[in-house]
Amino acid sequence: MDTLQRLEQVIAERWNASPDSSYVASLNAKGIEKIAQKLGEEAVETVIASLSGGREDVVAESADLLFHLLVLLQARRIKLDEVMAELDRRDGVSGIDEKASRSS
Ligand SMILES: N=c1c2ncn([C@@H]3O[C@H](COP(=O)(O)OP(=O)(O)OP(=O)(O)O)[C@@H](O)[C@H]3O)c2ncn1[C@@H]1O[C@H](COP(=O)(O)O)[C@@H](O)[C@H]1O
Repeated sequence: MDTLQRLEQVIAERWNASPDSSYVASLNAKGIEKIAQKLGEEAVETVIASLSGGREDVVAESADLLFHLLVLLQARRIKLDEVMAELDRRDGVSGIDEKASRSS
């Protein structure tokens, strides 16, 4: 099991824990709007780090971003496997070709 799959499992296990003792449970208690907002904030912080931070900042913000994405997927009951399958489906399809096929 890789790191993201392990983290997905931990998030699912913590989902209904006490919000006082679990950050994951506290996000669940706050609802999808708060979770989506946190994901947006972490995305912006990753962008800022990439432009003006050091390598360690980019790594730390990227970890926050991936963690909050997994929380959002849990909130929508979407398995990481589904996202991975979508990426696998795109394997070998150039982004340039895919974009061209959309505009024609
Ligand atoms: N990977 C993480 C992880 N990454 C980031 N964070 C938390 O995400 C939060 C984001 O930081 P911010 O400063 O933006 O948050 P904040 O200011 O506290 O939040 P707001 O008041 O703005 O909502 C921090 O509280 C971090 O501790 C994480 N919290 C938990 N995990 C994993 O989730 C597991 C379960 O955690 P609990 O649910 O807390 O037991 C842990 O064992 C870890 O493996």
